[in-house]
Amino acid sequence: MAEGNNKRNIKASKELKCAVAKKCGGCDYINSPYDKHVKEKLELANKLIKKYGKFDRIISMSNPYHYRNKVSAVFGFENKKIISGTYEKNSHRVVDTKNCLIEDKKASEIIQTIKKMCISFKIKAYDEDSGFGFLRHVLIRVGKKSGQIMVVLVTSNVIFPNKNAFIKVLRGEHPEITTIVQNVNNKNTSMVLGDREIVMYGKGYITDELCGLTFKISPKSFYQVNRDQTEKLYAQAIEYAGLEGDEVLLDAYSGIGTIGLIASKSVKEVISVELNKDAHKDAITNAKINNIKNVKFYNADATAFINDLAAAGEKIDVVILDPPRTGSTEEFIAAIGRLKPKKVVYVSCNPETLARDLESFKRQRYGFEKGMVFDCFCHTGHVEGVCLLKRM
Ligand SMILES: C[S@@+](CC[C@H](N)C(=O)[O-])C[C@H]1O[C@@H](n2cnc3c(N)ncnc32)[C@H](O)[C@@H]1O
Repeated sequence: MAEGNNKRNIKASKELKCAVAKKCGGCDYINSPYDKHVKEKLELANKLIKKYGKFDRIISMSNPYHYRNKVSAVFGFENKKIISGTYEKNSHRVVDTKNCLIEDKKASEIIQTIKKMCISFKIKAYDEDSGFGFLRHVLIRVGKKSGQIMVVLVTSNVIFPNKNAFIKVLRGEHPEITTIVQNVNNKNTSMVLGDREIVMYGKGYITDELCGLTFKISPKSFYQVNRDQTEKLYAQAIEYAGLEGDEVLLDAYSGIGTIGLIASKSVKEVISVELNKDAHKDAITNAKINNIKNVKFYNADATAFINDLAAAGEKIDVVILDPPRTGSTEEFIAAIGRLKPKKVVYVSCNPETLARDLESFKRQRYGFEKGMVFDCFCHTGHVEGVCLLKRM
């Protein structure tokens, strides 16, 4: 049975319906009862890993709407009118979305304001086919606890016409915005963000609070999109690690340092490895902000790094890995086999790659002990899973 399901709360929000769900394709489940599809998501995840173990349960949300703290809107045209929203399923046609049910409400309002401002400021939406136009995407990140809001305007060109007036009007409409960044993406690519960033207003990043710590989040750094569910997910991951105070913990695919920093008070030392430069820099700052001194950060590919650790004969007691949707690598897992940590906690946002990696772990004599699923992406087909693996 799904836990955390406050029926009264869901009834209060009336199991909201989305008119563009079919076109948009983001929320496969939005028009079916929440309690029912949450159970289905658990069943599906269990089906995928059934050769190796079983997730005990799924932790759902009492109010599964407007949880997304990161909202990315693509800008385009429809009948010569500027529109913003998401790409239609399996295409690059833009679906005009105004009141998305999973996005942060304030973020949606800001995007609508920017759309109107494009008309008054004569800003053209970028056209992928011709390469003409200026505004490609608007990315908004909201610190759900801190209340800070970052607006990233992704443009095809570095020259922002009437820049100061644009900032003034946007801030006038939304004084809650704490920083505005221009990101220049002049490449013919499906990647949202380009390399160059220009801070137009404020600090160029936001901070948010998670599990009692403060985290700096830059435009390109990974941060879980559902803050409230993430607190439960990370608490469970750390509980599975069963830390006693004298361990060396490897936090692999560590992003802005969240899991390692949260676990640092329960271990002797944390070694964190992350590939993204901006996230790595944020992680170092995050240790300073929280006055944490027993975490070492490395900016490297996790597989190359763990191979070096194994070759150097380092002693690692526990590994927590939280790889991207593509999962980890056979080589990473083989190095775990050589390092022989007592426990491995795997945080996964994709049960398919988790199942593949569980097979590699089995080859290294690590078996599935227990696991749980968290509905961090309510109404979509995605989930986060966490499981404890032990040496057999
Ligand atoms: C799912 S996120 C988890 C981040 C962090 N643990 C958290 O919860 O915020 C995966 C992270 O892995 C990083 N990453 C992707 N490929 C990597 C690699 N080959 N080596 C190290 N880190 C990688 C990404 O930049 C991202 O920060």
